[in-house]
Amino acid sequence: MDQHGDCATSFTCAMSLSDQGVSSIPQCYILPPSQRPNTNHVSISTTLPIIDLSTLRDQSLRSQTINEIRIACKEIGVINHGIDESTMKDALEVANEFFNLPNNEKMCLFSDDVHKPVRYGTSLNQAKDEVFCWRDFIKHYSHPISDWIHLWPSNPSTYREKMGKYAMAAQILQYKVMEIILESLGLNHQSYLHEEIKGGSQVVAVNCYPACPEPDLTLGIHPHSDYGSITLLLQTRSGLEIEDKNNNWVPVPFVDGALVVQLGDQMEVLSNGQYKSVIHRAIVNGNEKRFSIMSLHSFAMDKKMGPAIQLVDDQHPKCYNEFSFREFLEFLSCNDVSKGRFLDTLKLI
Ligand SMILES: O=C(O)CCC(=O)C(=O)O
Ligand SMILES: [Fe+2]
Repeated sequence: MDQHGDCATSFTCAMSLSDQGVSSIPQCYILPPSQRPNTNHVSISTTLPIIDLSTLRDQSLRSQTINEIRIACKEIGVINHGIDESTMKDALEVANEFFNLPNNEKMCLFSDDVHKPVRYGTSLNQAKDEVFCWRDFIKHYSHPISDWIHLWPSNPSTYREKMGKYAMAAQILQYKVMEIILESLGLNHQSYLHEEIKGGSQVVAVNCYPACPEPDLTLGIHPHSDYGSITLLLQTRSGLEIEDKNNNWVPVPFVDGALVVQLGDQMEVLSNGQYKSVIHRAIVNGNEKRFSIMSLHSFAMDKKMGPAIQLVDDQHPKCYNEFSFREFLEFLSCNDVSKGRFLDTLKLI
């Protein structure tokens, strides 16, 4: 028997536990009381900004919208936006079909090597964490799509087409969103956009959180921030929570047809701390399964990103060291995300 009791040996994924209809969750999923959902909910006054990016097309509204985005990024960093509805629906449908495949089929893609360009993960691959998450996922490198799509799941047969269409739409949208965020920081986005962003990395993480018999004792994903510049999130229902300035967990409302934009560590570093990456977690539901598709965007794999020189001066000394996506992966391969943030290793002040 290993340190996780019978968990790692008897069960392979949260989906199978849920499908077996277990009435209680194994010990290895149970969080200490202070880390459980709802325990630190107080009455929360934070409201999340919802910004309609279509107003950017109207010159008279543009600067007002950029200003709203600046405030949103400083406050909490969530913006809503829509991609074509059928593209989103198809991607979520094929995600559902993928997770409904028999376990042994999904396990062919299983890996706990974070450097793998395509990998299926279950609770098992969180063996570094002391407590498992109630989540199964598949992650794949997605940009440029022609380099990677042949490695993506071939079953369901429409997976590559439907998820690929969504990944490409998300890549185009992130370019637009980055343009506005850089503008809101007063940066010359042309120079950043061309090389760093167009040639950057995209990882699509498709998460499945099965219904959980004891949702108050566990989490779907432990608190963390994403390493990249921005993350676009598509979801089937609510479950995402973000930590506000007062360390309260704020549920992100589900808005049908909307996407959530979260700032990642690279944005905090690039902005020299003017914008903060969002600490978030996912809770699970007692009756309903939830899917989320995260499109994680970052600068190119080996590109070292530091604070923009325009944002560093005597009043605003450089707050962070440079880092690359590859360095983050090295960190992830030997650290437990729930124990410390990668960003903390970069702080100079
Ligand atoms: O499913 C969610 O809402 C959050 C997932 C997440 O944070 C991630 O995959 O990095
Ligand atoms: Fe995340």
